[in-house]
Amino acid sequence: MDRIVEIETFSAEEDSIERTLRPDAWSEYIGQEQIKKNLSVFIEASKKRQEALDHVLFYGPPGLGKTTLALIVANEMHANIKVTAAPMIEKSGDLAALLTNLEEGDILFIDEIHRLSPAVEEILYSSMEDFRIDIIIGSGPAAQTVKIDLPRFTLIGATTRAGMLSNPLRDRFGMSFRMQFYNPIELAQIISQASLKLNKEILHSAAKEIAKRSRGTPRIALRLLRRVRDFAEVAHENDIGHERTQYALDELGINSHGFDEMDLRLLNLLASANGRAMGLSTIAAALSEDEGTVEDVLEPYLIANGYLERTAKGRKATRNTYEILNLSLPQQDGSLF
Ligand SMILES: Nc1ncnc2c1ncn2[C@@H]1O[C@H](COP(=O)(O)OP(=O)(O)OP(=O)(O)O)[C@@H](O)[C@H]1O
Repeated sequence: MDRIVEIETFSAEEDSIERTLRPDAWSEYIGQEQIKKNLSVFIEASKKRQEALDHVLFYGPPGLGKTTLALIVANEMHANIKVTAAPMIEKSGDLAALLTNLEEGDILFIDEIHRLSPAVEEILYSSMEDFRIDIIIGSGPAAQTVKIDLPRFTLIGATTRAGMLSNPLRDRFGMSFRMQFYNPIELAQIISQASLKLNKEILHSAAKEIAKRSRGTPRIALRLLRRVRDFAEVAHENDIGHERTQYALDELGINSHGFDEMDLRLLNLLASANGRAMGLSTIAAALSEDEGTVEDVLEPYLIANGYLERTAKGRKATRNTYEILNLSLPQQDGSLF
């Protein structure tokens, strides 16, 4: 079954709806106040100096608005932006083609930047630092290195895994920002703003109910909003009310903490270890998920809210985990919590 709180996979239709809901100005971009504040200063300063903005890295769990921020930065800088993702840049030549097509002040956005191959990364270093790339033409003794100067551009990188970036790459970003989960008030604002764009009125209490169950993530909030809207439309209701929302969310299997079936399976698994830590590979195998999904998608929200702890020995349930699952705390070691 598809997770309703699944963050990464989309149908083409969902993708295009998501694009229409995307804010394109600071005023519509809710939350992440510290990032907005700092970025506005740096944008203002580089506009004053008439220089390209320094390279920027956004990192944090999926669906928190990294791509949206990159597009807003481009808007604010009045710059062209080229959007790509690391898996699309397979060979050094692919990156060279992208870079040589940039113009002065352009922004290149690379999503999932931790997935670049080492050979491609190496080209990126010199282009970020010296605005120059060396391309090898031909092979064997006849091979020649050609140096190509690049226009001053800004690289915006986004990653769910800052820890997987190599140090040289990380060091070449002049600014890096860690995205935070959104609180329910911010999410309710995002939901109300999006429902206006979808031409469907939503009651404040209904927006709050969706917000509470969205794992702190705008993409999930917007996805739930669309599903709740479906329930309201089928029931011939003009507005999205509180009761219909509660009913729809229950039907979708999302509990009042925003946990879905997969979260609950993970929490139950950890609780079954009776206070001992469990390795990532064991967890992934038990859930039939890959380790990356467990680490990037499932865990961050649970950790941020105190339902899972990462230790040197592996992952552990916390006191909150037992409480939320209505289980008694493990007996054998009272000092565990
Ligand atoms: N701060 C925000 N205010 C309003 N809407 C937001 C905000 N952040 C994200 N959104 C909405 O959430 C959706 C997902 O955001 P976005 O695609 O930018 O996330 P992302 O972090 O780039 O995800 P990924 O890492 O999977 O690429 C977008 O459609 C956007 O409309």
